[in-house]
Amino acid sequence: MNSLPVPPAGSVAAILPAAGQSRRFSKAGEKKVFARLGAWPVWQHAVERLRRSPAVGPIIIAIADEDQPLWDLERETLQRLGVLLCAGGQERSDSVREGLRLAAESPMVAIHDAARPLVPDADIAAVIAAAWKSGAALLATPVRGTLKRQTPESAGCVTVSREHLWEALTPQVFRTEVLQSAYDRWQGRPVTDDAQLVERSGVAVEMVPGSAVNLKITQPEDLQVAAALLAAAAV
Ligand SMILES: Nc1ccn([C@@H]2O[C@H](COP(=O)(O)OP(=O)(O)OP(=O)(O)O)[C@@H](O)[C@H]2O)c(=O)n1
Ligand SMILES: C[C@](O)(CO)[C@H](O)COP(=O)(O)O
Repeated sequence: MNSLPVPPAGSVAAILPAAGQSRRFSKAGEKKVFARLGAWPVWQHAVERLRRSPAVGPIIIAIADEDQPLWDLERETLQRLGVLLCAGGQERSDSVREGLRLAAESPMVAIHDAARPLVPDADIAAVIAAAWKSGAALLATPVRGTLKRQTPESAGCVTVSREHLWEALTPQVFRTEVLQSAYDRWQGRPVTDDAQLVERSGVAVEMVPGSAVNLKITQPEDLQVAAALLAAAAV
């Protein structure tokens, strides 16, 4: 097997946005990153996997102000894992931008949703290696089903070609100056991932095929799927 180019140990700062409101997950305000998945909360699975990568150095979690008491309860685990906390922001991108302030000394940054607990170690290694070579890379998985678009003004729906369509995953990994430059140019126009911001700055972002087990806990049933995958030791 070809060996992947490996960046120097500890050269990648991992930033995990974890400051969301979990509106699609719970109407009662339960935050999905603290939902129990097997022996750990969701956020800890994501961090433990990143910590297993020799390339990962600093780990920064962007948190919601109202969640500080919950993070205080995780103090010992955060210390063991060498995690720094920073304040998140209104949008996911605001949270990532806050995390970047603590990552400036690292040559590379990996942005990974704290709500993606089951990212395979091999996928982390592959996307870091790709970004080490190209400067910008993200994990993505091919769209599997048939896509339909439904608009309020039309009855029924319209089929959208899935040709060349992939679903973006995380980590999304960049040379730090590439992502920082993209954020410096950001005028606040909404984006839903960091690769979109880098694309807008004119930098090509390489797509690395990733596993669909790297699902994002978004709705309650996603946690059930993740628990089944974990129980089957499929991840
Ligand atoms: N202002 C925000 C919004 C989102 N996130 C984080 O970005 C990741 C992906 O966001 P998403 O799945 O959309 O989480 P929520 O915004 O909490 O979901 P919802 O839209 O259902 O409220 C999550 O780990 C979330 O905590 C963040 O750090 N800061
Ligand atoms: C970053 C991401 O997980 C890639 O698919 C996704 O864009 C996050 O979107 P969300 O609406 O913040 O969950």
